[in-house]
Amino acid sequence: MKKVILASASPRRRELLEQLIGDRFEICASSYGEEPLEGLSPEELALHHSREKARDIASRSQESLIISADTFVVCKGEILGKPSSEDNARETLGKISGQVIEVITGVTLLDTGSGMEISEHEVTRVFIKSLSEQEIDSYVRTGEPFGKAGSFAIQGKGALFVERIEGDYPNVVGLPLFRLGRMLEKTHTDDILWKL
Ligand SMILES: Cc1cn([C@H]2C[C@H](O)[C@@H](COP(=O)(O)OP(=O)(O)OP(=O)(O)O)O2)c(=O)[nH]c1=O
Repeated sequence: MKKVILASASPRRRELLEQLIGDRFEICASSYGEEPLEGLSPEELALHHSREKARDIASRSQESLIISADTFVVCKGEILGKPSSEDNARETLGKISGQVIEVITGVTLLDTGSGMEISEHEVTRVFIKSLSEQEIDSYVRTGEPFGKAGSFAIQGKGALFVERIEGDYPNVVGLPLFRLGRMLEKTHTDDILWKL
């Protein structure tokens, strides 16, 4: 079976991929820096970043199927990534308070053997309740916002802030499993799902 590499340092992505293929993959974190780029829509940016993460790993890997992703939050047209400091996390949580935000993940599949590369994106709408300053302060003190796009984690205490979602749940956590499955089918690489 083809070697599978998850091009990610995210423990959430590792757990989500494990849900589909157990431990039959390697992890290789990309060193690609996710800089904001002028002139790209949020969807295009998510695709671009995920593609660059996959290509970075492809450039130093033997024959393998590389899976990469990039997730961020869009709130009133503004792209919100991972917080850079406690103040920044507080500011971000203030922005998303009481808003319907979009969590966008770009996913890339790259087969270094055949040269096949596809990228797709998934959007989930997340309804955030109004947050008091005290809630924001207490939440930031838990440390949970760090390393999370939009400064919250739906799979953690951040669930207390999410009234409901419209769309795919794993997408919010960092890897849209349904879409990934369809991408594997489409590219005839879905044998990795069923060969035990
Ligand atoms: C909105 C949200 C994001 N996140 C996480 C998923 C991603 O790990 C992170 C977004 O950052 P990313 O830059 O997409 O990923 P990463 O830096 O963690 O890992 P890598 O680039 O190596 O793949 O936010 C949650 O865990 N829960 C949430 O509810």
